[in-house]
Amino acid sequence: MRVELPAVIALGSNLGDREQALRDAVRAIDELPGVVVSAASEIVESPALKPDGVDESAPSYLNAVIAVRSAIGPQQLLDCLNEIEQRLGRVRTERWGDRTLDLDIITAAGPHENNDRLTLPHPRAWQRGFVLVPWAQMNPGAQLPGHGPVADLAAATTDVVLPYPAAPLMATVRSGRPS
Ligand SMILES: Nc1ncnc2c1ncn2[C@@H]1O[C@H](COP(=O)(O)OP(=O)(O)OP(=O)(O)O)[C@@H](O)[C@H]1O
Ligand SMILES: Nc1nc2c(c(=O)[nH]1)N=C(CO)CN2
Repeated sequence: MRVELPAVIALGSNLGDREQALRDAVRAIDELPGVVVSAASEIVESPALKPDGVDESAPSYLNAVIAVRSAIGPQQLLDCLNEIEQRLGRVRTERWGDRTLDLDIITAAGPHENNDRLTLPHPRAWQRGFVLVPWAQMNPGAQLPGHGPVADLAAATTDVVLPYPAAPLMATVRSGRPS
């Protein structure tokens, strides 16, 4: 199988064992047929953003970004990510509500139509420090189509995004993959 379509996926968790949820998700994505995780950002921590603004009373999020190369197109990739969210115990209640795991596609190559089920690039990525900061750290040369260099967007954000000391996410997949 040819594994060549690049995509960037954002991961978030603000309930339960947040770090383990991110690690389980990265491993599950790497185990998808035809999908290989090629890079991962450091884990960052940020206060929960709700539709009315930052909610300091809600549990804070751990976030990270990964790069994958995929033999499947964007819509099929999203279906797989939704299945992983369900399998790893996501409970979906309110919009932008607390969750054990959230997986969003930020950019993805390959044919697709923009609609409610899948919009690319992710329409809110450009204004989210918890996406931009780890993405720029993972790939300082990254571009967000329509918005420019991710490093510039990350440098301009006023969002609070803090380093979270943890072992590299890539260790989670490398250890499980035959050499
Ligand atoms: N690029 C995308 N990545 C993930 N989901 C998307 C994307 N574009 C559209 N969607 C759709 O958005 C719907 C709502 O997703 P979800 O409940 O995860 O939203 P959210 O994470 O609360 O908010 P946000 O989309 O602002 O991050 C999903 O059913 C999915 O089909
Ligand atoms: N800090 C932070 N806030 C959020 C996040 C997230 O991943 N991190 N995801 C949301 C819906 O996708 C809503 N708010």
